Amino acid sequence: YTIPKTDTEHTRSNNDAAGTHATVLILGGGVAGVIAARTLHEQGIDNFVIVEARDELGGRLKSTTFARKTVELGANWIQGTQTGNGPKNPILTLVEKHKVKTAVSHYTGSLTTYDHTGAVDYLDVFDASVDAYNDLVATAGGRVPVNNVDLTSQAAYTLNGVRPRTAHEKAAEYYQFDWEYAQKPDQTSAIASSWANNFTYDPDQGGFSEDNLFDLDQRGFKAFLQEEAKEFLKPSQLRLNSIVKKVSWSGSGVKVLLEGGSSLSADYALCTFSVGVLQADDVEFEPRLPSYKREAIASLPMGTYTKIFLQFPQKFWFDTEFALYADPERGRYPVWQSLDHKNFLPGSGIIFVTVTVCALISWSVKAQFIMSIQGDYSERIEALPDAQVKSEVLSVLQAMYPNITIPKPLDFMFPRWYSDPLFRGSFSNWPPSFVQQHHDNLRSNVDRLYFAGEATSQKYFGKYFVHFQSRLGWLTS
Ligand SMILES: Cc1cc2nc3c(=O)[nH]c(=O)nc-3n(C[C@H](O)[C@H](O)[C@H](O)COP(=O)(O)OP(=O)(O)OC[C@H]3O[C@@H](n4cnc5c(N)ncnc54)[C@H](O)[C@@H]3O)c2cc1C
Repeated sequence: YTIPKTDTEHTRSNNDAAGTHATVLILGGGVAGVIAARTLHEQGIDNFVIVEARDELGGRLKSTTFARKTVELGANWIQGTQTGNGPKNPILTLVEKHKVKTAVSHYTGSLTTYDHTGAVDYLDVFDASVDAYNDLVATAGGRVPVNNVDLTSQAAYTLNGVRPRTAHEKAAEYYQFDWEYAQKPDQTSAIASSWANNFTYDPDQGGFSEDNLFDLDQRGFKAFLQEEAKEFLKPSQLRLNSIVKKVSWSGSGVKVLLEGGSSLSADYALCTFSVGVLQADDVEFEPRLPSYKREAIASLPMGTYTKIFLQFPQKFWFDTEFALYADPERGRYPVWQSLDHKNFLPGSGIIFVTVTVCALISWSVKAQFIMSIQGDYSERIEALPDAQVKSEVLSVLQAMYPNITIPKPLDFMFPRWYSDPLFRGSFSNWPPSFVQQHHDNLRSNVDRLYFAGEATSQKYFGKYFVHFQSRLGWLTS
């Protein structure tokens, strides 16, 4: 389709109480939505409206104030920067342009290791897990040119002779894998994991660089997006606090019904909601999306990646950037990160631990939590009261430091991404059963309704949708 550059005969004022008509409605004001709007603007199409449920732009770039500091509940890292004159991560371009404060983050080079007996040095096991993941990428990547079918990442590990058995080996594997993909190796495509790694980190394969930058900006990481939006977005092109309930689509246009009863219409719409939102049927489509589209949506799961923040009166923990805790139960409060570190927020007293998935929850506190017997640690803790999660987290810290009495935290907090109807998880993760045709169908438009967002990127799924511009080029061409 060619989008007309001038308003159509349907155009009404944006203040029309009965509803508004735009050339394009952009559903969702996260990275994909804002960069879509910028791209339309650059193409000379300004009769668009971003429709966003929250009270600000940013989506999963979501920050909050904790212990008088701004911390990120969602995205925190620029993964891959630039090597020489090679491709530059477009997020980095925006971060530099808007002077967003970051610090280099050493994923593998600044780590202290623990288990349930306290500090134990198993960095050799950790280093072996780094090599094992690199081997997995090579094994999976080698299958593509010879047209071999996809495998689970678990199968690729096994074929390479990697079979973590001890708690240390399992924790080290978790750090390499689950902490990145928010799901386990047996839930994740080996080939897609290899793409994601290469297009991000390997300059020889079209990626940016091996470096990671951690956002420290007290405006919040979202500042790069909000500042960018200020350069081109007019107030009439943005509807915040507007929850989309229903999208009616056809070959002649799209109509959107908002919570509260008002409606908007457009010649085209671009839906950037997370695949978790689409799966949850939080938004009704009329007519129902075609079965091939529903199958594609249903086939790409969202992982959940939960950061649990604690503030203590003073720092008593490791001086490295990260710590890895190996519990007998894989995935139980494993990756710790110190913000009270000379390179980050010194003196803040803040530490956080991240959970994603676990193999098996071997206990249940009360009958209502038995639902969590198998599966995702993040989803499990979302169903628990804060006080219980806090007590579990403190018991892990006590195991890591058996010779001191862990002080009472001054503050404690974690977000519930999985339960949030605007996200339903943190980011998509590609299973081996998600074949290329599913991906094409997930990206494809139905009549005048188009789709974008991190899940629709083959190269960067689960990360910022930096690939968006070329997709929109296709839409506008
Ligand atoms: C905990 C966490 C950690 C992450 N860490 C990183 C990281 O370090 N590095 C990295 O590259 N990526 C990271 N990501 C992923 C990255 O944040 C996302 O891939 C990216 O922000 C997604 O942008 P998007 O525009 O596709 O979707 P979103 O940001 O989800 O935008 C969609 C928008 O639609 C809105 N919306 C949803 N439903 C409705 C409705 N019914 N009506 C109106 N509006 C609606 C939402 O409010 C949202 O603003 C992380 C994500 C999370 C959650």
